[in-house]
Amino acid sequence: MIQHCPSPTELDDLELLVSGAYAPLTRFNEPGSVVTLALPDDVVEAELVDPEGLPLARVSTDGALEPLTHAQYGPFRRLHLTPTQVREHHAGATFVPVADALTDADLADLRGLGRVVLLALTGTGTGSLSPVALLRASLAAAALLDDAAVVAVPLPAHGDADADHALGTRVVATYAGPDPVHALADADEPGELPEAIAAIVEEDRPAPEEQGLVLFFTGLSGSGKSTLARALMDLLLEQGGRTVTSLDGDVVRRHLSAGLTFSRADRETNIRRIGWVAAEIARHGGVAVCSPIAPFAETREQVREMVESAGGAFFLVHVATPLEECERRDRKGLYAKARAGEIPDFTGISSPYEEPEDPAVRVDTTGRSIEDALQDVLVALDRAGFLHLTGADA
Ligand SMILES: Nc1ncnc2c1ncn2[C@@H]1O[C@H](COP(=O)(O)OS(=O)(=O)O)[C@@H](OP(=O)(O)O)[C@H]1O
Ligand SMILES: Nc1ncnc2c1ncn2[C@@H]1O[C@H](COP(=O)(O)OP(=O)(O)O)[C@@H](O)[C@H]1O
Repeated sequence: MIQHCPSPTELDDLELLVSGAYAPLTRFNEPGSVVTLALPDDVVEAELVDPEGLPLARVSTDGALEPLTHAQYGPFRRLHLTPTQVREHHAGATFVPVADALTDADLADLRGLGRVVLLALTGTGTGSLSPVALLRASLAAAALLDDAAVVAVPLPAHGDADADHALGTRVVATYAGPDPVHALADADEPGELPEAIAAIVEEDRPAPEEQGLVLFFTGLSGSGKSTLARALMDLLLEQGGRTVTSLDGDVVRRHLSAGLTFSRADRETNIRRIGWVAAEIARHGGVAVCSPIAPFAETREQVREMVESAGGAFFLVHVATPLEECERRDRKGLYAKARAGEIPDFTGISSPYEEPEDPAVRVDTTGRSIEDALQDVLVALDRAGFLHLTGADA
């Protein structure tokens, strides 16, 4: 039986299916259900493992799940209770679904309800706070109430608002059993937060100037990616205040991706490796400047997702210098070799380049100085609020 690591949303769904929180639903891929699992082609049975390889459950041909092990690690794992455990510990309380940090007004609303259980909806894509910050904020809120407990419910979003609302309502009702559910009022304006909660939110949502940032230059060989990336890094280092890491295409291929070819599969692997490292840099608030060709839109999107789920911002720069100009420059003599058939799968000649449809900025360097072309990038970064750099000729 093959091992398969589900996506973060599928892992959340798996936990809720196995815990009984999705009852009466007990398996993936029931007709009409948004709780789905995509297995690799032709696979109908698999052992589902977490990202570290711990076997969580077996899924059989008919879609039935056989639980194997419960996840034991991860921050606040102790707050992940099944509905049965919640009934044992918290019967008689009022149940309150919580998707965001509680405001002063929310807390005032909850006082007087007696014992409350805050069901923190920590699933992938559900709230704007990270799961750990939502739990920290909910625990801080509980400490400000007379008698409150927090339970983590990893209810993910499935991209269908109506279905997700219906599913969420059912899950909350399953946890509450016969006890009352209290919905917090939808505020039009963001409300005032108690000091302890505001500090948690601030730490989780840094200002754009402090947020981890991945500057991703994509374009044909010879378009000017490395040149612009290097010039930008120099300005950043001159200004100081941020840690900066370069992930240049050629350099990565000499180290992290040594041995990979230019086949589609190897290029995707190369870009995902760059994305993985860049996301870790962003997670710690650093700036990663990447400059690979990255010819495939789907792989670039995967990098964006990796970076954003690590709390970073992804800023895509399309260095849109046309093929004719790149070939005219032919700084490394590679285009001549590719035309002569000496280099197979050469981007722009015998291998595709998918132009980004929605880059943060597009720069054609033809007939322009490096400083001038860089200025377009600096202006876009400034407008987005991520970096405020002044070019050498500004
Ligand atoms: N077949 C083929 N196609 C494209 N490029 C080739 C090829 N063979 C070698 N080179 C050299 O490798 C550099 C591109 O590597 P990347 O890692 O950026 O490419 S990719 O993102 O994995 O597609 C690229 O560097 P840059 O010129 O800096 O883009 C080339 O120097
Ligand atoms: N406005 C410009 N911006 C960037 N590079 C330019 C510009 N004008 C000319 N060039 C030249 O184009 C070449 C681009 O090479 P490089 O930066 O290595 O591209 P890539 O990393 O995309 O392969 C360099 O020789 C650079 O000096």
